[in-house]
Amino acid sequence: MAELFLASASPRRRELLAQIAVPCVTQIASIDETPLPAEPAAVYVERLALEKARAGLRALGERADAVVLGADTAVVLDGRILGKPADFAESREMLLSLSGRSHQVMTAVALVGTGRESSRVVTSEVSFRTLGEAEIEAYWASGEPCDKAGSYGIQGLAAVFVNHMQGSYSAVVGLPLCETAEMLGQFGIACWQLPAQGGV
Ligand SMILES: Cc1cn([C@H]2C[C@H](O)[C@@H](COP(=O)(O)OP(=O)(O)OP(=O)(O)O)O2)c(=O)[nH]c1=O
Repeated sequence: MAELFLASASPRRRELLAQIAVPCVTQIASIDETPLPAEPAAVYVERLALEKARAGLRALGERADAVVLGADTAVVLDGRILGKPADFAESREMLLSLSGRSHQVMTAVALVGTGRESSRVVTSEVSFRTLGEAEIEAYWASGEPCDKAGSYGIQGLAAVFVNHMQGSYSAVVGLPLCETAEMLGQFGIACWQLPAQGGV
């Protein structure tokens, strides 16, 4: 029976797996998250998800019964990757650039076991209403944006910024649950309703 390890420090990803009744153990291994020159956003998030999962498996000593899940989320505006804001100035700049228009959120999920890898990228479209300077300031003061790609959390206070979204809500929060459940099943890890289809 395969055991699932989560190569993520994100509390959102742990909560999302718990939401579909998938038990996991955290196994974080840090990697360099710098984009390669001219690397397209979808390629970047998939590479990072795979690298996080591979680093997690290495840290486990390549345990034969281990499956490691890595994920990465980026907010993408006109092809430009918006990561986490370093400070208020960067957060303000990001939110003003997202104000009154739509952007993509790309989340990659990767599963890595010994001799086996699988990954997928899910892209969602999110639209923001026009944002005001005062609320951007108040939002930063709330502490919510600092550890989130694009400087917002759709699941939190920033819900009031979103006037439309198309795609996978759970992917925007950090993990596309429909796709993740299917991939886990293929690696021998069942969620609440799917029988596992195979082992590692
Ligand atoms: C757009 C958006 C992002 N996010 C979060 C999800 C991710 O945690 C974070 C993007 O950063 P990531 O680098 O994908 O993840 P992380 O550093 O938090 O965790 P780890 O690399 O250890 O797995 O932004 C939200 O919580 N809500 C949102 O609406």
